[in-house]
Amino acid sequence: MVVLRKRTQAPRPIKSKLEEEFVSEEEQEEQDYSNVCCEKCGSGRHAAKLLLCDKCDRGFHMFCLRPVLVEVPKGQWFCPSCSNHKNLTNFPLVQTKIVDFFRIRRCSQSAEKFVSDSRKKRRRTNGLVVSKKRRKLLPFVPSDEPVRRLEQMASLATALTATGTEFSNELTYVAGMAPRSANFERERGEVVETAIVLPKDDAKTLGLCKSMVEQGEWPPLMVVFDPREGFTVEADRYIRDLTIITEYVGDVDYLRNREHDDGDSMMTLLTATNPSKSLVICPDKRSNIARFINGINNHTQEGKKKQNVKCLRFDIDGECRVLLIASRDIKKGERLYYDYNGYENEYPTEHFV
Ligand SMILES: C[S@@+](CC[C@H](N)C(=O)[O-])C[C@H]1O[C@@H](n2cnc3c(N)ncnc32)[C@H](O)[C@@H]1O
Repeated sequence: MVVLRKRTQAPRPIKSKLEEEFVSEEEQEEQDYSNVCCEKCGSGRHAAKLLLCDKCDRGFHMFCLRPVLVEVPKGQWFCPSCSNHKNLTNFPLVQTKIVDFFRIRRCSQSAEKFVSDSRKKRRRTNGLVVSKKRRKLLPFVPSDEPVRRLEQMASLATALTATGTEFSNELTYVAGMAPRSANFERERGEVVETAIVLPKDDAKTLGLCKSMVEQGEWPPLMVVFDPREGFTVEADRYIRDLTIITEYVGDVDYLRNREHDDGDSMMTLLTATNPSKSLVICPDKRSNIARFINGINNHTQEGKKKQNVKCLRFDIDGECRVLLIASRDIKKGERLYYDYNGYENEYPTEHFV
């Protein structure tokens, strides 16, 4: 793959015959490709972001591709026509064996029951005492119809299958990456942003959400495919502010092992004063719906207005974890978006829709 990085609009200087014979290989390559324009927008500007297809040699700006490509791919890259990337017209593709795909266990404790039980408890204990209320996290409320829940699960199964990812709903510690202890045995002062300890009630609510997923009581979310945004997630019923949407999961690794990774879904888990101890979540092999939730464009007011989910780090029983939580009431059919740059300003979102 050739990435045109230093192409300028200035006319090429005329070379002497002798000079022409000694054109370096690199220069030759730049000359050969100097007339390449982007197939989408027709412009040859922004050469550093103009990728050439390894099969047909046609050019494409990374930001003109749909979905936008944020990193120059390592190794070979094929344009949309050469990669045989089929638009997912029959979405979702996978409707069968959902129970096996997500390793669902059958037995039931519904979220509504949990919410009404905890409301009853609160009413009983509040009495006349006026206490300053902390706003508690809420468990997601699954859709009522089992068939609809199956469709939601099928949509996620489709997206996971299309991206070659296995379903997992927990952080995973895999041999050869960061050990579990790296996320547990953190010393004071070692971590730059200390995660807030998740209050006991909220930890219980998170536990309930996890067990609901295990039993097929699915969050009311549908993965859809958008030609401009790629896979993206929509609310499939009204979701109240402060509802737990999902935990961000995947393999935990040291950031230093992933610095040259071209994945676009890596999430910061821990930023340590000693950079060699910083951790990231990598959802490319194992993950859940979190990796399909799209980001806001941080560079426009319109983009910022779309945000309806926030991404928070918590200390839960000594382990740092990342949760995605509704940051306002979300209507049925609304797409979910959060700020990819909530903690750092590293994610290039200027070409996001
Ligand atoms: C964490 S992934 C989200 C899921 C992704 N859309 C997919 O199809 O797998 C991040 C990538 O999604 C795309 N993306 C996320 N938010 C977007 C937005 N608002 N507009 C366009 N593309 C977006 C970009 O390609 C980005 O690199």
